[in-house]
Amino acid sequence: MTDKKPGFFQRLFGTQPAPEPIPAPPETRPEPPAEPVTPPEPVLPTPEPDSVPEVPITPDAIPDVPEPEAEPEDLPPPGPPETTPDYVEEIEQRAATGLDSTPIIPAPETAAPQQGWFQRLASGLKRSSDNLTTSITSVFTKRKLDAATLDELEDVLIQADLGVDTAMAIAETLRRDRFDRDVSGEDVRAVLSAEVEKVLGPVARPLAIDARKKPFVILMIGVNGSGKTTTIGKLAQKFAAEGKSVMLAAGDTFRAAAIEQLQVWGQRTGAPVISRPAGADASGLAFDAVTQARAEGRDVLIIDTAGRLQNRDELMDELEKVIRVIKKVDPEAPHATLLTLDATTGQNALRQVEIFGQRAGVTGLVMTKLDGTARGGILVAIARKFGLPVHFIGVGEGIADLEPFAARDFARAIAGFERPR
Ligand SMILES: Nc1nc2c(ncn2[C@@H]2O[C@H](COP(=O)(O)OP(=O)(O)OP(=O)(O)O)[C@@H](O)[C@H]2O)c(=O)[nH]1
Repeated sequence: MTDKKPGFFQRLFGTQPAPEPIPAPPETRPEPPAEPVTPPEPVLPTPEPDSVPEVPITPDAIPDVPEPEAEPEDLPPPGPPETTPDYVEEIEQRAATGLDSTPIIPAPETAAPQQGWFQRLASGLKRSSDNLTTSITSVFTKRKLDAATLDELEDVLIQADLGVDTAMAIAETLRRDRFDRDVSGEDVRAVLSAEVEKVLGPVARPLAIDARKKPFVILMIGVNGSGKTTTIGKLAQKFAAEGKSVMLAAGDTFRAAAIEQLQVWGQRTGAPVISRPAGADASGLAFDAVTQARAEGRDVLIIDTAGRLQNRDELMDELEKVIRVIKKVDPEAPHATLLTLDATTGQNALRQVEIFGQRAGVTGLVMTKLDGTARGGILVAIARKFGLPVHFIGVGEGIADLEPFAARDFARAIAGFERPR
């Protein structure tokens, strides 16, 4: 370590100067943050409980906040929390502790980084496409297409999780165009691919980061182990590569391991991570993170949350509270609420979309682990039923194994074609 360490933002962004903090009256502008004397810890210091009254939020939003009437003389000046000078000073000092000074940890290599995306997608979807093509081939043993074959095909497609409507639509197209005529497995796969593309086309929408929102707040939600934290790491990498300044918030305060996992992704991608010790209040952490990201002028803040089953009411209540508290800092946030869906869960994913959608206002989907299942067809059933945007799909654990969702590529790959069209 050198005698004179570069400042926090220099270390974070190279020579890029720090964005202006949110404006505050000159007399209330906080002092610039001091350089840390001791080597910084990767975990942000947790505010002592008695520092919480400096945060002007309503007592029902964060349980740690005492009743306002208990110490009226200590109340912060009126105004939105993010403009409270003490609070801004506190979060800037936290930023100055230099979370990013730990060495960058290389991300796990993707299985075959030299492959193009379609090849990775096709090999990721191989189990699903093998399942479909084998079943289709076994159905089309006769030369002429007849009613019994079409019924069998419908069953096969439903068993592959594509959904009843899509299965019927594919069978109907074949009935209309090819009934009593010769038809091969290849012909059927072409119809399957076209029909899947028709369903997925309208939902394949990129995640647009509105540069006017600083930060653009992304809340990542989903059931346990669905791939939230991994997806956050992959997204942080993508945004950083686009030149965006990213901050991460370790909102899965239930598990120390989840906090550490996000910190590792933060170190890999150069994004500072806001965290509190395990067991801390998740909504309080979210409040701090949005406030700090705003004060630092960050482009993107991605907030992790604890995994929760959609049928655990009290955990869904907690998620609603996290969202309410985020809105106290920015009423428009979260600007994107992304539900991660583990493709291996099959039909249960439909229920997850429904309940998380009702409780948390899901704005888009990320389907992970398409490489680990023969049930990738579930994405088609979800798209047809809910019409929610699908922003990304994951086909592996590597940092490059997350890609914007492209309907045609997905349709071709799941139908077993080896090349994009
Ligand atoms: N094969 C494969 N594994 C993935 C993918 N995405 C995530 N994983 C793995 O799935 C496991 C769980 O991922 P996490 O990111 O920890 O999931 P989480 O939703 O944050 O988990 P909780 O914090 O327990 O709710 C990890 O081992 C990841 O490496 C993917 O697209 N493909």
